[in-house]
Amino acid sequence: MLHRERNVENGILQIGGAAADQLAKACGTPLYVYDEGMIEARLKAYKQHFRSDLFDTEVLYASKAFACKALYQLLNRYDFGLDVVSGGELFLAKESGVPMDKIYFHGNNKTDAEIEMALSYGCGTIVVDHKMECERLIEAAEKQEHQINVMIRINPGVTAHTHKYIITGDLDSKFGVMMQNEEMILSMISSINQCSQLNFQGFHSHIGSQIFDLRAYETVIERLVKFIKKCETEHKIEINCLNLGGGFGSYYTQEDQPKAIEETCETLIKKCEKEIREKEVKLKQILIEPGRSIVAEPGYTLYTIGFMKDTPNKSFLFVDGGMTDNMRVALYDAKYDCDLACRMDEEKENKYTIAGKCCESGDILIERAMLPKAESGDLLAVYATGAYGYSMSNNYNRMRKLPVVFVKNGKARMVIKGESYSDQIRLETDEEVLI
Ligand SMILES: Cc1ncc(COP(=O)(O)O)c(C=O)c1O
Ligand SMILES: N[C@@H](CCCC[NH3+])C(=O)O
Repeated sequence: MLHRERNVENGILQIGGAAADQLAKACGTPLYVYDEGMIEARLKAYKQHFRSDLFDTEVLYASKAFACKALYQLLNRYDFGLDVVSGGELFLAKESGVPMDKIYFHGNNKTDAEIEMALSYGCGTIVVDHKMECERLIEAAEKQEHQINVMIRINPGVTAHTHKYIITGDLDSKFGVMMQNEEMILSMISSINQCSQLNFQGFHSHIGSQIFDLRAYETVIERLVKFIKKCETEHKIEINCLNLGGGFGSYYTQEDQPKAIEETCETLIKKCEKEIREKEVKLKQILIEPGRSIVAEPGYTLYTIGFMKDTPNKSFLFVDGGMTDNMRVALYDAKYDCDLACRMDEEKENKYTIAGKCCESGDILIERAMLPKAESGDLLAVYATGAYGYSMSNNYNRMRKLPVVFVKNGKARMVIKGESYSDQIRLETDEEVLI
């Protein structure tokens, strides 16, 4: 079992060198807090270890895990590429000064407007998800001048051991073209190559998220390199790039045993080198696109405990947020750890159920939390909420989106303001619709 050491001073949890209670006092709760130095350490680890003498490498950050200008700017400093899946993420990237050649636009149902947007922005690479999108992209590309790289998302048919909602490489996945559907893949490549504005680069695959067993990726590498060899020899198609996707597991509770970034990178690199050497393929570049493993653990959510209530089998602590700021528990039965942030030195002898304030029985954040005897007004820190917390947050019950704070060397800066009630009604209107 793996435990995480927490930084504590005088019984108070420290995040990025700042005391949790000071952060809560300055910004209010509920609040997302990121330890910026911890994000940077992860970025450095990926950059340092995902390297090879045999091929070029690129690490893309998967925006869906958490996106904001401050993070994109940090990614720019570490020379990361970016995976975006919507016009919104693409727009944010542009506004944050992300170089367009660093952007890979994914998604199974890009709208015409998003395709136009990508082309007009000069977005570096579009990852085409299926044949119909390929045809639409060609039509749009032919009407303009920009050159754009294209990759095809392949479903290699590897089922990863993770929650069924976050598997993406199984037989009936909504993502990608099945690798067995060779005829379709070849015809897509041939049509892309006939369009003078499009440059076919290679294949992308992503088999799911929160995956701990790296053998799943090794199988993907074996299958795809074999397929690439076939493309090269039998069909005389040059494949420059292979993107292995993201999905590397993160630590949430002691049940989770993620591999260190160093080990993940080294395993993937070694396997790629072996397969490329043995099969003598000409691949020039290998990419990966982690999200969660960069931002999950550096993120914390601070809540204030409000009312408390005992039922025959449970002792509830109600907090001032809930499934609106963290829907992963209701959606995937995800598990989290927590502490009373100002009572870190006390024995944890009481079992509580931490519930949010939304009008849903399923609005439970932690089913069994061991804590010191809690009181109303205590500050609760939930750990590892940095991935898919803010990005999947919502306004159910007209709850407001929370502010986000980055902390480094004891200094905090607000990078996203909390939503106000008037922000929420700003888009309401009584305009006549002309039809
Ligand atoms: C295409 C693609 N790439 C990368 C990721 C990043 O996954 P994770 O945040 O688990 O690393 C995802 C999400 O599962 C994805 O769908
Ligand atoms: N949102 C999911 C992961 C989905 C990954 C995107 N394909 C999570 O919170 O775990």
